[in-house]
Amino acid sequence: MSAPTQPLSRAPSQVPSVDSFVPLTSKATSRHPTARPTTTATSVVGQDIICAVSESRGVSSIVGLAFVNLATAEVVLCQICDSQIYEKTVTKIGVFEPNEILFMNTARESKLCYILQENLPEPTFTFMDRKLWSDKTGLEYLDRLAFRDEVDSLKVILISNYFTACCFAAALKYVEMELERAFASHSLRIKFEPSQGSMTIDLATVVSLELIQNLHNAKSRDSLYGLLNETLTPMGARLLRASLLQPSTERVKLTARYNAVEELSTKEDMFVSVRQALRGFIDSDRVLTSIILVPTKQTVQYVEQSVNNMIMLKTYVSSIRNIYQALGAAQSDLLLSIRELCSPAERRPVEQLLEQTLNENVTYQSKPLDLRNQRTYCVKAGVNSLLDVARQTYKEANSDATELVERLAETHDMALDLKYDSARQYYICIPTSESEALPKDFINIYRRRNRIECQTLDLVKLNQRITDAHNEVVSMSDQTIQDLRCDVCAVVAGLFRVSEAIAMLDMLAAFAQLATSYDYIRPELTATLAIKAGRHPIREQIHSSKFIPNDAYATPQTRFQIITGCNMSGKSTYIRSLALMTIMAQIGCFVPAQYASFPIVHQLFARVATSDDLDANVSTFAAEMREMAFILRNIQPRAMVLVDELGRGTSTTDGLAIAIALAEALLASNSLVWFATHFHDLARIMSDRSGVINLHLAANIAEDVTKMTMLYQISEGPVPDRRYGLALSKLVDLPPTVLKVANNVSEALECISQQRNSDSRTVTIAKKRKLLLSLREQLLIARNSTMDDEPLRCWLIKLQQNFSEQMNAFDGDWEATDQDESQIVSESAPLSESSKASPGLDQSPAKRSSAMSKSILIESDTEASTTDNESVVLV
Ligand SMILES: Nc1ncnc2c1ncn2[C@@H]1O[C@H](COP(=O)(O)OP(=O)(O)OP(=O)(O)O)[C@@H](O)[C@H]1O
Repeated sequence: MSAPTQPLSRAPSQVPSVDSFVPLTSKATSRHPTARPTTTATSVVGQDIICAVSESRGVSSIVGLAFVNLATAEVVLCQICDSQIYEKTVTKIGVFEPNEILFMNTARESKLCYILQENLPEPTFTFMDRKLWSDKTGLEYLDRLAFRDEVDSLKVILISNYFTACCFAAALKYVEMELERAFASHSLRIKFEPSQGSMTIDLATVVSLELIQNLHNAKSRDSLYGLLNETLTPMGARLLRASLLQPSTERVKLTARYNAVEELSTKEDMFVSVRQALRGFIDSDRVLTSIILVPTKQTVQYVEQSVNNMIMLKTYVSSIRNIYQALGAAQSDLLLSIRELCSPAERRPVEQLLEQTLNENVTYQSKPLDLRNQRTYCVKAGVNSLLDVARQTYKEANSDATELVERLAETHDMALDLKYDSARQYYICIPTSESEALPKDFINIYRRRNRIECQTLDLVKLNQRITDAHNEVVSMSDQTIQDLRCDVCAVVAGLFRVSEAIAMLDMLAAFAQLATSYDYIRPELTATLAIKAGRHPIREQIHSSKFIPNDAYATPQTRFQIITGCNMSGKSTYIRSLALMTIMAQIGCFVPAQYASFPIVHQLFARVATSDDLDANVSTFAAEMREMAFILRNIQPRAMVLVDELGRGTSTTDGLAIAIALAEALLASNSLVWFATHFHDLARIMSDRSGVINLHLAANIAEDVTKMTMLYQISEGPVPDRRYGLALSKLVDLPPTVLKVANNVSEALECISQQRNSDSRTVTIAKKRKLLLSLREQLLIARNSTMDDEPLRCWLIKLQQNFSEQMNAFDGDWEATDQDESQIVSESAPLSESSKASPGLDQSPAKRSSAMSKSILIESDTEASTTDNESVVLV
């Protein structure tokens, strides 16, 4: 292995250069022994644990973590969307108690590194070359080290959690190069642990449900974020985005948000003044971050920026006052606590610091000349006598520029205007009507459509004088500003908290705005999902009054809902609306319905067909299976799963078989599942399982199948008319002969199907099913029994014989019906030889069930395999 380009450097756990900066998270909360996970080997105290940390650039903080336990060969990965004070990250690392924390060397001075050093003094902090944090290397390690059967599903996770992948690479590189140890191939236990207190939504679900962006048009507002983003501040918008990606699972938090939204949407005066106070709020997170992050090399630009930062800070602090006043009538706990954070007592320390140093009238300005003036007069008069002299020079040079242009206008008898931009500084602007004979002393001439811009040599010289004077003022202000910056750092934790409170208020006010504009209602949090007249929040905007609301009801007894219906009948819209409403409820927003109650969902998975499934190298089927494998591997209790059109990428028989097997596995997970499908046999077969119900989206199909009307109404039972495909194809231009053959085949198959359901065969199927279920139960008992080997073997053989005999007896009259079926189909339309010879269909049902019963005995190790076989027999 090649050596790193730069040596690894180890730093003592010392406070970095941001002096007098207080820890933002109290040690008491960050170290919480009771929060220690008991499920992973890393929870054992005194282990050799390495933790790699990396975070996204910019203001919103996504933190990747990788914990490598060298004693148990276990890796725990996670990615956290955290606040500006990194509470979740500190807690998470504190829970694992690593001996060593790895950081990129470029992040040595970052706020995150500083906070971790302050809050976690024990571990050694080691800084590694940026190049060692490569997501590609992370994936290579995964390929090489993860258990073979876990590689694919973990890959899906790592691809959608970039920062975690980088950390994983860095931690393992460190183990290899510094500790000179290597794991054997496919030996590493790797777990992905979602952050606590929030619903886990994987990236594929975020994309397919269009939570943040529309699938077809990235600029469109037709996404959940686009719809809900009525925020007025950058902090509020960021909080909304982060909340949508990690909705809360904490009931108390959500109830507090509902109370606040309710209050804001009913007290109109307060709502109006809150929105007024939020308008024009500057990006406080950005300002505070640039105050506490100091570059190692100080340039003139940095000095200038420091002054700007202080002006922005002053503007931010004075805006907080308006929020406090606007919330004067607040009564709900959350609004009261936001008001409390904005109270004069909380603001006073920072206000005092700013008052002592800055001019009273100084405020942030967006126009470059105004901002330069504010910068020049930022520090109070009398703080430094030389500063006052430099300011006088600045003032005089500015007056000289104005006088110069007035003189020029008089001399040349022209209308001249003095303008300013940051590149040229002062320049002269002349209307085109006056431009016929430009005086010779005008230089740097630019012709625009309706004006001419130029300068004179004297003006250029004056610009230089003004710049020199301004730079002098700024550099003389610098020491005062840096002293102030250090003092502000000491109280910055409070300011970050206020910033977060304002972001929350902004998001809540946006929810209140939505509740009033679109008639949303306050949801309840119970154990049951019950929705009356629910709407798809985005679709209802597009269809306006034509959107048909629908009800939903799901309890553990009706947890697996199979939705059938014609093409375009609204199946996808229905199941997606349930997921979107659940997310809305779990971010504290009201929902589009007449009544809604939700159980708190901890994981949301959507396997929804999109046109993008066919990407470069992955077939639709492979993509479907990969996504389903991911869901099944990660699903835990209290999950919500949406599956739409599974199994469409392969043959009908295989698709149905796989759909049934996956449906069984999902049913066994005890999660809430909505399974939209065109496989009617799936609905039939699954219908007698406990916890399953059949629903369909109603449509009116004319008697002669020439007209279809979608009702978009959810109704009980599987879809009654199976020939909607034919009805739809009549509406397009298919040749009449093709339609005729299709019609004949359809009628014949329908006839068989009806016979099947009404004749004794249905009864036989029910009996076989019962037999299988009892076999399964007996096998499970056998597996857990303490019987000796020999008696167990005898007992199993007897069980097998009994089962095969009974199965064969049931299968006696199947063959005749099968022959009838194939005869009718071949009479209606010629079938190809290949389709007759499809695998698995060449055996008689008796042989098939007998073989299957044997495989049940062989594969009865796991409950899932038994369940799958059971389904296949029933097919
Ligand atoms: N409740 C509703 N009210 C009004 N229009 C609706 C409703 N539900 C769906 N639609 C409209 O019907 C069309 C089809 O909806 P959707 O894609 O959900 O149907 P589908 O049954 O999933 O179709 P397919 O089976 O072909 O995938 C969409 O344009 C959608 O906007």
